[in-house]
Amino acid sequence: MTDPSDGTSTSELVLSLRGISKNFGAVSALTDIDLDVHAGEVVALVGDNGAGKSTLVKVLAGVHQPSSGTIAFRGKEVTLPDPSAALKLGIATVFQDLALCENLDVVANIFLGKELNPLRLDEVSMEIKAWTLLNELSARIPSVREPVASLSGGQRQTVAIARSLLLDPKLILLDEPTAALGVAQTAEVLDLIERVRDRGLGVVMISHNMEDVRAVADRIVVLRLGRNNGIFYPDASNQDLVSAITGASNNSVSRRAGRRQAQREQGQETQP
Ligand SMILES: Nc1ncnc2c1ncn2[C@@H]1O[C@H](COP(=O)(O)OP(=O)(O)OP(=O)(O)O)[C@@H](O)[C@H]1O
Repeated sequence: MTDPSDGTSTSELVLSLRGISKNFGAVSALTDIDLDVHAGEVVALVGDNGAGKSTLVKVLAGVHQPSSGTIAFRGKEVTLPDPSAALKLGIATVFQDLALCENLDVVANIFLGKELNPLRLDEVSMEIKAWTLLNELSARIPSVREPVASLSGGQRQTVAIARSLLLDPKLILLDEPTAALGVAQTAEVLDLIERVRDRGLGVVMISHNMEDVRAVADRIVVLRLGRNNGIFYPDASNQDLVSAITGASNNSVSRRAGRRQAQREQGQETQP
């Protein structure tokens, strides 16, 4: 839900970071980061290479410990000492490598390590639960008994996202979910992200693709050199976004866009 007066969400604040910094020795990967994510909101995390996006996601996934700052989850200040603590709290992460087992089928991948009864694998119940979950997400998977090796990139991303939903998280972190996908597969994954949002989850999505970001994000948070460098809404101009990402309004990306615009205008003028 969005407050029309200032565009901010009025839903529950799932995550609230204040002043998060992370140093690796002498390298400051993150400095004083603030970030809010509401229930039912997709926040895109964008920034150039080395801006600190992956480091921030790893802090939230419990992989890295922040050097300073506070993390509040559903209104309570928390620490995330390891990935299992983050998962237990309700923060699920889908990393770029997806960590799927190629030779296992979709059901086995969804339940990997979370088998309903590890002592006596209850294949039927797990298959039904996997189907139900994929159907709720309107996912297009031909068969849950298909090995993951035979699935497309978009379908693999779908399986990885479905797996992350198994423990009923409140926040899901997606690291470049559409990287290396074709047009149709990208559209399917973006639809899936919308359905995850519709389930009331907060979604943080890292992306380098501004088209995907505009298509699905409710807010766009820009990081630059490890710092916050602006919050935008999907209707922001490309130039404003690029300036925030690169730190300059006169950069090669906007100069190129300007040249193309001028060429188009010139073409229109010369038309009879
Ligand atoms: N384990 C580490 N040890 C030392 N420095 C690190 C480590 N991880 C990240 N960094 C540094 O922190 C900074 C931020 O890196 P990070 O990978 O978070 O950026 P990013 O925005 O995700 O970049 P990309 O889009 O290229 O993935 C970089 O200067 C990087 O070299």
